[in-house]
Amino acid sequence: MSSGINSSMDKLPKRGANFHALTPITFLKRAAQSYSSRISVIYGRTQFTWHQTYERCCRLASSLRSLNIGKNDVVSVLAPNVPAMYEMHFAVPMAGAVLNTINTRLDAKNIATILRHSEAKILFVDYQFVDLASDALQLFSDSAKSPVLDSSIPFIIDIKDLDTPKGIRLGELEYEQLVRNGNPLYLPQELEDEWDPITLNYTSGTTSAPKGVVYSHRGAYLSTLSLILGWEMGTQPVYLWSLPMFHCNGWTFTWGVAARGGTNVCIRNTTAAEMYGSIALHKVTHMCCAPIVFNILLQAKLSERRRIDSPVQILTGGAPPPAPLLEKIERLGFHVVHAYGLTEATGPALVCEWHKEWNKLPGEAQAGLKARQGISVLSLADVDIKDLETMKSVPRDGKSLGEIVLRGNSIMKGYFKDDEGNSKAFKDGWFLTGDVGVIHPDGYLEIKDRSKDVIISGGENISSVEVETALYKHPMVVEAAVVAMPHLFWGETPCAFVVIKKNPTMEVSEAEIISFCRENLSHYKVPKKVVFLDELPKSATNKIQKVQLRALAKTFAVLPEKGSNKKTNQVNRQLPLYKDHELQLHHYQQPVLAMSRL
Ligand SMILES: Nc1ncnc2c1ncn2[C@@H]1O[C@H](COP(=O)(O)OP(=O)(O)OP(=O)(O)O)[C@@H](O)[C@H]1O
Repeated sequence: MSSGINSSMDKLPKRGANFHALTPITFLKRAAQSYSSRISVIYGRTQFTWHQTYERCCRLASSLRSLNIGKNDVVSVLAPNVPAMYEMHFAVPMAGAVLNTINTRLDAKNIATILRHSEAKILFVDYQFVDLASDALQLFSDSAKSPVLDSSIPFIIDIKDLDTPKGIRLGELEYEQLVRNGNPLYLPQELEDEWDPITLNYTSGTTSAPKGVVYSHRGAYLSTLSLILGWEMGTQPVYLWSLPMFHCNGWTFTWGVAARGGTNVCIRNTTAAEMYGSIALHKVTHMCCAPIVFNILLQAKLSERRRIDSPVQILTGGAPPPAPLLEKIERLGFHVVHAYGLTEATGPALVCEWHKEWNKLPGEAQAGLKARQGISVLSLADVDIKDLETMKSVPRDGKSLGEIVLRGNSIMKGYFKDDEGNSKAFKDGWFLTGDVGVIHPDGYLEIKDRSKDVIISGGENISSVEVETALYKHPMVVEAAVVAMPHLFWGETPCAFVVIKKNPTMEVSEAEIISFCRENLSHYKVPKKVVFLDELPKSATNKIQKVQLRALAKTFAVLPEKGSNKKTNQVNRQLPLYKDHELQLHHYQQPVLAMSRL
């Protein structure tokens, strides 16, 4: 009898009516139908409705098809957060192709490498990046002449500024020309399989050479939905593009804002003036950014500041947001939700979902809870912290360290043309993040470090994040980064790099910072050296480049010292220029016996 029921159950087939390939392209069509006359995109004096955005995307997709772009072809773009960049998130996959958004802060050599590796057929270039693109193309064509690297140069299409069309021409065609000449009634290519690629995003290159991460339509669709839910984004948000769209497709909100019938406020630069100005003018409700952007908002001149009348929701991630910084930014009228993610997980993978009862806690305790990375987004099937040797889960005690591992539908398809990278990243049905963390008894995860950033001092692991959090509590510290400094006795010891407030009437010395840390940290975690810098070196995705700081720390004294009492320690305000990935990472992990510490 049960077999009869089973076969009747099995007889129900997938049909066109009940089984459709999952793709975020459907969000755009829906927005065009249901929010047709609502403003979709604002950029300076330019505004479009969802009906217009849809039509512009259809036109662009049809023009791409007439340029012979189709399935699996890579279309690259070098542009800031302008309307063209937004539209391409739909138009390129609507032509069946794969969008590759290139980080505009990369140098020409890195861009040439990406163009070659991705085998891009077309490169769209915003007028602001014409010089950078031509340098990259020059390097590309020099290397293309080599018999080993036989690849053809991508076809160039210019993007002029919509408000003030100007600039030198690099390509033969221009973006608006493609939009104008395209077919407004174009029907998107039927998606054969939701597992087909939609975008190719290169990682930030913080720890190693950038890797090409491929997302599927299915993964992008599910991630978008789960982030909308995880952040509790309601309908018709006014979303400020303070996060680069080239970073994991704007953590999927390129597609997410369409799914909510929202308005995209595009800005070219994330300056305090542009952000506060847009917030006030357009009544922004949501924005995403790395924690470093908090400093831009906090350090804004009085003339740039605007009153925040109703709370602006910020989703932050990409680097650990120190609890003291969270407290400060919330006092300005922003409401922060903290997420953790990586390119390979289609952006955020954990969100620090808030429990109502935490509202009763004092501000500092709330900020401490919010600084934890959180629980998995809904598109993931599981998340855990494991000892990678045994693949056993660590106890949920908030203390035992292990590597954060993820599995689920928002994990990338894999690294493009990188079998070795894929075999290292996936193990026993898990994706290995390379981040070290703990899991608390309530199931919330907290990152303690990147595995490469952990400082091993006298056999003890020191979390650089913990030391940085202590530094951020100092009222004069604006930015802080802690790395391992070689030490003859302890193997490694923390070395702090800090940026302090510009205040001619107040000075702070290395000795003061060290003694402040001694009041807030176990003594073995206290930095042995504090270096004051004008700014910290940042990567193209605005992450602090610890690889450069580590190289600098290597040059410091290795003798155990008693701590300097010099008034200031203004060493090397100009950092040596290291090219990405040219540095040998070295971990000085000599076995050192556990010894009683200071
Ligand atoms: N909320 C967060 N708290 C702490 N760290 C975070 C957070 N969000 C992201 N990160 C860090 O950022 C990393 C992901 O960054 P991304 O994908 O941009 O590339 P990358 O890892 O910096 O570069 P590469 O892989 O090329 O070295 C995570 O693995 C983690 O170390």
